[in-house]
Amino acid sequence: MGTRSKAKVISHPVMARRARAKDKGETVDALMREPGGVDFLRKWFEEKGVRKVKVGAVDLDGVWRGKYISTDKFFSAVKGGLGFCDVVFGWDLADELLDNTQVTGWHTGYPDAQARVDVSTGRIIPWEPDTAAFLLDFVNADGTPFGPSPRQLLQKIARRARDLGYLPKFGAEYEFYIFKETPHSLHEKGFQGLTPLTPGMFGYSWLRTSLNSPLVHALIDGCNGFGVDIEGFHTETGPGVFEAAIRYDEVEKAADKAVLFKTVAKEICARHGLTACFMAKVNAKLPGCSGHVHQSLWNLKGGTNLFHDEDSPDGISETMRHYLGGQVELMPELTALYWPTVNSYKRSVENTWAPTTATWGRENRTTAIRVIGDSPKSMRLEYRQLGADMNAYVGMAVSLAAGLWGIQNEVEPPPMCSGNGYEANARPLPRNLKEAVTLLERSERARELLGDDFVDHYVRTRKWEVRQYERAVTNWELERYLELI
Ligand SMILES: NC(=O)CC[C@H](N)C(=O)O
Repeated sequence: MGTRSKAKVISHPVMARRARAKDKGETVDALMREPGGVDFLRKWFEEKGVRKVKVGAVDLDGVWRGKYISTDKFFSAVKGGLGFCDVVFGWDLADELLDNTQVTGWHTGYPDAQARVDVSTGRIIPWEPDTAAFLLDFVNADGTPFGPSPRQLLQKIARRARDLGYLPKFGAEYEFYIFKETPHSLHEKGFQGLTPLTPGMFGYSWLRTSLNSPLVHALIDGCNGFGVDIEGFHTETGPGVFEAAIRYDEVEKAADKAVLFKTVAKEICARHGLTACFMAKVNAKLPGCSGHVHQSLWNLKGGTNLFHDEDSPDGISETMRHYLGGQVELMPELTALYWPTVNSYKRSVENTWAPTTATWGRENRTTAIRVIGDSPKSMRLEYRQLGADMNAYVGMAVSLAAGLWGIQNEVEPPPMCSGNGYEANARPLPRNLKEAVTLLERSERARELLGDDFVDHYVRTRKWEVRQYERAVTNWELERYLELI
């Protein structure tokens, strides 16, 4: 347990059983009722001095929502679940109520949804040391997974991978801006004229990270202490732009770490009077922010990388080839899931290292997928379409589902793109959210792979987002028309 193992995340034989039991459909509370189930959690709380618990989940927009609960409430939630107002599936990023959802709304009275505590995700919050954090999963009244839940979508697709004999190992990396701004100053300035943490363009700057070392160390140590292992951290090109690579893990844990990374970055920055921003494109003249996801499939024991084949001339196995084939084939119609915001599409600009075409290449940063490595250990792909504004559960689940579909249907990828992917003779990616949502809504393959309940709700939320944008009068319009027209 905590003290014996080096792992920052709680670990115990019951946890391992729970992980295995997931596949058999056993519930957490059934296991927690077993002898030793809750007791070990109580002991862990005592050892760590836990006085409060924070529970949370990611909504469809990828926003982390949660609350503090008492330890008593927590133990009752572990046994019998927890009520959590289902409005988290009925409002947008700004807490505006969607008028077109079916899963919740005025027509249902916004009841409490049932949430289950995923006890295997327990971790101490390093900067709130008497508080433990746990992730929640939403369930229907009968205990089955709640269709629109992004975390459960990923669990479903990961189960599919394992049923096919594959262990997906994924790892996310994020580029993000840090501004010398607080929520108040952002609002006072109308989100204009913001001060970046560091001036000018300076990628891989030894100097800039050193000059901001209290923050940089707080971010790295905060993540590591929270079970989000940081493999690399550096400045990217752009004022105040940083990049963090999170160590790869089994896909479900990799996604948890990716969403937790974002909340750690935002929390630690806020504690330093700063704002961490994961928009895909903050400024048309400056680089966009990626949320690249490295991916490979291994055998179930995890020792053999099935993307590598030493007998193949390029080292790419048949499994990897078909996986790539599925991802490239479905890329345009699944784009609304990879690029969830109106802003995501503004990152897709030529000559910015962000993709504009449904392409793949080898060590090529102009394509949507980059194949990396050539050894049994390193062979993988980097799904570069994803931006920093991705919902990591959705991005990982959907790209995995597309790859598995490619394997099952033996889909051949288009020829590898060597050279400039922006000029490739390839299908363009959708130019905006409206176009992407139209493709997704019509995609039978998306429904088949992800389920009607998820796709239907997702499409509704994106249509709402498009409507909000279409009504907005932007700064660009004011600057262009106000005086001259
Ligand atoms: N590190 C890189 O490859 C740059 C990625 C680029 N900033 C993007 O938005 O995709």
